[in-house]
Parts: sequence; structure tokens; C-alpha cells
Amino acid sequence: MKKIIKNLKNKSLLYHELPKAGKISIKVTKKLKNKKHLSLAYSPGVAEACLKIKEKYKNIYKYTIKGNLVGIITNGTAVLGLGNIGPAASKPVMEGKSALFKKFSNIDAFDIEINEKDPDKLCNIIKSLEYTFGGINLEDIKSPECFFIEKKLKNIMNIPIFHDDQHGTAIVVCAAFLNWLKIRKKNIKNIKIITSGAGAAALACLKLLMKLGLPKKNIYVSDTLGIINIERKKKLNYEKKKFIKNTKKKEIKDVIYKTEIFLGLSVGKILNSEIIKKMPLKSLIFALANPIPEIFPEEVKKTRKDIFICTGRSDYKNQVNNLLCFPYIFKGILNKKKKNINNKIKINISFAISNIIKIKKKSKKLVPSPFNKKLISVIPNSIYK
Ligand SMILES: NC(=O)C1=CN([C@@H]2O[C@H](COP(=O)(O)OP(=O)(O)OC[C@H]3O[C@@H](n4cnc5c(N)ncnc54)[C@H](OP(=O)(O)O)[C@@H]3O)[C@@H](O)[C@H]2O)C=CC1
Ligand SMILES: CC(=O)C(=O)O
Ligand SMILES: [Mg+2]
Repeated sequence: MKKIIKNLKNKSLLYHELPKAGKISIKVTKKLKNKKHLSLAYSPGVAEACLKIKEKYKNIYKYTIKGNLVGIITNGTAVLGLGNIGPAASKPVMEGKSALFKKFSNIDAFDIEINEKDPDKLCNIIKSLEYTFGGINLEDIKSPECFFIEKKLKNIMNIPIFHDDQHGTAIVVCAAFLNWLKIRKKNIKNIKIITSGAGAAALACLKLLMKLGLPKKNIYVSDTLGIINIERKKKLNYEKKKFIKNTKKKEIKDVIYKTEIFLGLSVGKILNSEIIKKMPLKSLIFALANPIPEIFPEEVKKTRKDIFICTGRSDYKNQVNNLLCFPYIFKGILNKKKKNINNKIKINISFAISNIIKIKKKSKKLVPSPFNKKLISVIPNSIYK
């Protein structure tokens, strides 16, 4: 195992370094071979396009890349499960998201890493980028600040704003959950769930699961201090407060015997064999922290073959990752000029993703592969005007 991990680390570094540093580059889309072309692309011809936009702002979509350009914006405060590693160290992730936009939905996306933690100041900087982009994909901004930032940007900007870690993740988690319900022939009203994580991703997932019908009383939320229960005094924010559970139980292991879903959106290695032994039959574990999941599938299989397991990683089956959503949802958003994605649309998309999978009796497959060609049609088509 150690050798495999070392091998992956080395390969990944070489992948990023060679033959050219980074994962993306810019491509010129018009002929630019001679002075004739140059006089169209640059001075004097370019002035005509400028003046058309000056005359009518909407022309910016006709004469520039704006309508197919997304800004992937972070301040590096919650980068994967690596935490607050800062804007510079976040750049490989953001370049990666840009590469995925291009690969999976042919959307051009610039990564913008901003060295600003103050939510109001960050909003002002992002607002000032409004003319450049057709939409903003907020990424890896820690909670609870991310909730305020997204809300404020939606109010002050005239382009779509989408916090991927919240809504992209929630849509994909719900899709997997719907298929698990189908396989298990279970009623959502009877399902109990415990989270590890009470941040952007975990709370957004819970909110969407509740829209699907999961009763709030069936939810336990836990974070670095354990279950958010009635005795909790510290480290509560207004979003966590919505999920205070009427219990004195403190630890995941105290309640996991009755929760069929474990939703891990925190950090690696939270679960172990001892804890999962107690889970109900054929439970579902989302071990979605990146890059190290809350528990590795090998450990689950060793202990409990009946359990369904999803991770956020590309090297295991059932990759529950917002990658299954963000390239395609933006395709729909940009094409349909849709500014806001409401819960009804998010649920439509979850059903659309889940329906790609043909449920088979003994199968444990809950989500399509990221390379499934149906995603590019079903997700944008689930967004109505
Ligand atoms: N697979 C996927 O598609 C996605 C996966 N993720 C993963 O989810 C995780 C969280 O991301 P995000 O919500 O954006 O980040 P946030 O910073 O918003 O939230 C992180 C949460 O994890 C909790 N946490 C951190 N360490 C521990 C610990 N040792 N035990 C229990 N809880 C802990 C924090 O607790 P506290 O509040 O007490 O600080 C916080 O509630 C990351 O690992 C990320 O990679 C995120 C988005 C998508
Ligand atoms: C997948 C992702 O967005 C994350 O882990 O933060
Ligand atoms: Mg992320």
C-alpha cells in the first residue's frame, strides 16, 4: 500500500511539472497569422467590438468570451480536506477544476486565487470581476464565511454565483442516496443519518436531503467537538445551530448503530473498523473527504462486505464528487442564461444523475462514472428557464 501511495505521489508531481508546468493553457480561437488578421484582432479592428459593447452592454456576450467563461474563485481557506493552506497552495486544485470544466463541458474557466479572508473585502474583489466572467464558481472557501459570501454576491452581482462545495456536492450526494434508497427499497422518512463535518459541504447536503424528505429529527451532525447536541456551548455558528440535536450523545460511535447513513465531509480517518461494525445492515458510508477519506473502501470491505461505500476519489468505484455536477450545471446555466439555481432544479438534477444508473439487484453502483457521456445532456436539460 505504502509503495502504491509513494508511486502515486511521484507520478502526480511529474504530471503537474512536465512537459509544461501546470494543467491548462490559453488557446487563440481566431486566425492570427498575418498583419491582416492582426488589424482585426488588435488595433484598429478591435475598437469596433469595444464600441459595440459601449453602445449596448449585452454585446459583450456577442463579441467576447464572457458567455462561456467561468471564474473559479477561492481564497484558499478550505482546500479539499487540507484545510486553510492559503491561495497559492490552492492553485493546483483550481487549475484542476479549470481543466475539468474544459474537458467535460467545453467551458473555459480561469482560476483566481485571492489573498483575502475578510468576507466583505473578498466580495468587493469578486464583484469587480463581474465584466470578465459569465458565471462564478466559488471553491474551497471555508464555512461559515462561505454562506455569507455566496448570499452577498448573489445580491450584488448580475451573473450566476454557485458555491460548488455546497451545491455541487449536495446534488451528487442526493443522487447517490436516491439510488441507495431504490436498491434498499427504503422510505426516506425512516432513514437516520450522522455527519462528520458541519461545514459548507455537509450542511448543504443535509439541507438538500431534507428537501428530498429526510426528517430533520433523523439527523445527527458532528464536527471537531463531536455531535452538536443540546449541551454544546462552543464553536456554534448560525448554520450549525439549525442542526442542534435533542440528545446528550457526544460521539459518532454512540449513535452509529442506528444511523444507516454516514456522511463524511470532514477529514480523513474519522471512522475505523470498530465503529462501522455497529452500523445497520447494508448501510451507506459517504467517505468524501479529499484526498484522504474518512475511511478507505478496503477497510470497509474487510469488516463489513454488506456496506455501500462512496469516496470523493477517482481511484475507487462510486466516486461521489462535485465533478459529476459543476461542469454540466454551468453548461446549463450559461446556455440558458439562468442566474439562480433553486432547490427544485437541484433536486431535478439529482434525480437525473441517479436515473443514469440502471438499478440491478446485487449491484452497489450508485453514481455514474465521471466519463459517462449522458451527464452532458441530462444535467443541462434538467435546468428549466
Ligand atoms: N467529494 C466531494 O465532492 C467533496 C468533498 N469535500 C470534502 O469535504 C471536506 C470539508 O469541506 P468543506 O465543507 O468545504 O470545508 P469546511 O471548512 O466548510 O468544513 C469542514 C468541516 O469539517 C470539520 N472537521 C474538520 N476536522 C474534523 C475532525 N477531525 N473531526 C470532525 N470534523 C472535522 C470541521 O469542523 P469544525 O466546524 O468544528 O471546524 C467543519 O465542520 C473536505 O475534506 C473536502 O475535501 C468537499 C466538497 C466536495
Ligand atoms: C471535490 C471538492 O470540491 C473538494 O474536495 O473540496
Ligand atoms: Mg472543493
